[in-house]
Amino acid sequence: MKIVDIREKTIPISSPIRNAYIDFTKMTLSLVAVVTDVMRDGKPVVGYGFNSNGRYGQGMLMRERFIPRILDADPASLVTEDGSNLDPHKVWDCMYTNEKPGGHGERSVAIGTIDMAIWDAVAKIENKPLFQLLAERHGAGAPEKKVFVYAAGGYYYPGQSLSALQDEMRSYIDRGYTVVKKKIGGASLDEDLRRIDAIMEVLQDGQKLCVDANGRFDLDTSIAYAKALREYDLFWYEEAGDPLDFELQATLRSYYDKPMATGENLFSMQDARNLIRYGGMRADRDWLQFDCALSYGLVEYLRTLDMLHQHGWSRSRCIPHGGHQMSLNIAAGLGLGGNESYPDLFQPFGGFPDGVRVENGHITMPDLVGIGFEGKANLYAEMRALSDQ
Ligand SMILES: O=C([O-])CC(=O)C(=O)O
Ligand SMILES: [Mg+2]
Repeated sequence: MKIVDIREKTIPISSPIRNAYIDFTKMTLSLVAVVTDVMRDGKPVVGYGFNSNGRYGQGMLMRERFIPRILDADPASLVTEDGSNLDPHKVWDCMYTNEKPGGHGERSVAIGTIDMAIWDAVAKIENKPLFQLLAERHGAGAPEKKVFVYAAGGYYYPGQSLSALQDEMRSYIDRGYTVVKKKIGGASLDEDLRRIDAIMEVLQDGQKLCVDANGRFDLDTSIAYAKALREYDLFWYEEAGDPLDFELQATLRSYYDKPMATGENLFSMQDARNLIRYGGMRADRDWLQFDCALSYGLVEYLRTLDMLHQHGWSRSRCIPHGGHQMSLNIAAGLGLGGNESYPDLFQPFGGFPDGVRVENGHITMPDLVGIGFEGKANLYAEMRALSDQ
């Protein structure tokens, strides 16, 4: 078998929201279709991928380097021993040819997006859900189809009142979520605390709030927030300082003994390893948010999981950033602690297959072949528009 074409397109996912660092008025992502010569029901098997919000489309890098490397390679060098399917590790090695180490940034997004499409194709060719394939190849054998999900929102909207923020959070709770997230650091500490207090009024027993500073704070500000936030029973305090400021993260634990989370802006196993080595993260309570779609894909994420294991971390401490179905499959197949979800944002790319409901903070994976994109009508319409053109 072989790959016959790889198509990509940059698609806007703009909205008027902002976090402590950026607004999303010009946000885009890359959508990718990997077309194979394997036929199913009279049609070629196509794998799809896209990158999560926050890092923009990466079409230029794909067009100039990664897609030509794959299409120019000997097809036999990209497939399994028996030639019946793609080997994602071989495709990854091909994409990474002549790339120097370090400086992990935009190219990790380009490769991660193509890697997602490769895994979708691989599972489709095996005629299985990706979570099933992952459980068999790299997990416990059987998947855990129930996955914890939390509702990410609470962005700063122009002119949003406290009661509108409460309504937003109530709507997530009404849809079955038990953990919700809001942004901090885009307003003064006093105003952020008023926003947190307003949400606390809405939450009942067993329901919790995460707060996310998006890497905005210097050390003093992160400590000032830590002192204020430790008076609450938060689910986590996320990305207080710059993603690569491991000393800040390590210092913060002296001021905040409750759960913290970070890692969504670390884009390689090596960067993740530095967080684990030097960031003072605690394996008994903290959360790791590495997002494969931004960080060289699942091939690299498997290396990150191995690294975590070597450092005594359980996979169940990982709740990836990004709210996409790829990480849902990884969570179900490899036993992660759950996945992010953006119930109302970044559509149609966020969310679950149609008909999947959140119950008591969990969803149950449907038995869809591949990643499951075909089960989400508005998303699949975008994908078909790319692969059928
Ligand atoms: O606002 C963003 O860039 C997304 C984010 O941090 C998250 O989902 O945790
Ligand atoms: Mg975040």
